[in-house]
Amino acid sequence: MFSTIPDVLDQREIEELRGIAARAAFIDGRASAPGAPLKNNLVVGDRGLLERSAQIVADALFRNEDFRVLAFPKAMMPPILTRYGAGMYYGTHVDAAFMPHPGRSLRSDLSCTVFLSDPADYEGGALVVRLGTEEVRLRAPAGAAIVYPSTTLHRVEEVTRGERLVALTFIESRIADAERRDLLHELKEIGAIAGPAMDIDTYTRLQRVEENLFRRWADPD
Ligand SMILES: O=C(O)CCC(=O)C(=O)O
Ligand SMILES: [Fe+2]
Repeated sequence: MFSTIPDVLDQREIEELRGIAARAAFIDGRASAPGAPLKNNLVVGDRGLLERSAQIVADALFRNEDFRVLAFPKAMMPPILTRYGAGMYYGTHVDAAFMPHPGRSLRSDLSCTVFLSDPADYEGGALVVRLGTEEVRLRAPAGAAIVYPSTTLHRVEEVTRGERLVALTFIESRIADAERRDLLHELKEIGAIAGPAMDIDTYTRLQRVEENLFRRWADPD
């Protein structure tokens, strides 16, 4: 449902992305979401730097095994390097169902925030996701990613001190149904944890269940 994946970016990548942010010109974040009056943040405006930063973050997510068995990614929006300075926030909203993507539009199943700032670098700025009558407040260390359902209402609280530097992306999953995705993720995790202790026949039977559910539920790449 909500997952924090640690160490998606290594230290070298964090440094490179911080370096890009330091050199880049930032523009009003509303440029990427026209008609979003609730959006008050800044995105990298320089095309070359935006592409380079997107490449680093997308590669890091795709190579991460925890991310792959959680999201079963089919397609990803280019991650957008985004800065929330003091006074900036993103009001309560739901992410658009479909987003422009080369060739065809991408259905956003999962939303993802990759952190380049450490929580100590800023105050406020929590990602707050609504869950029924409750709210889940999320923060994570530099290098970590938070993945949450695009279907939820969510917001980013005002940053009251410092700077919250993040990369934001949206993922279309090979498994459209969130419940099925969650069940397969659980099965894969259990297999990873308990697999080494199983006898080979039991382990092979578990794999059969995994593969056949995947066959029934997942879209091809
Ligand atoms: O900054 C964040 O963590 C989330 C931003 C967001 O909700 C969005 O870009 O749609
Ligand atoms: Fe959002």
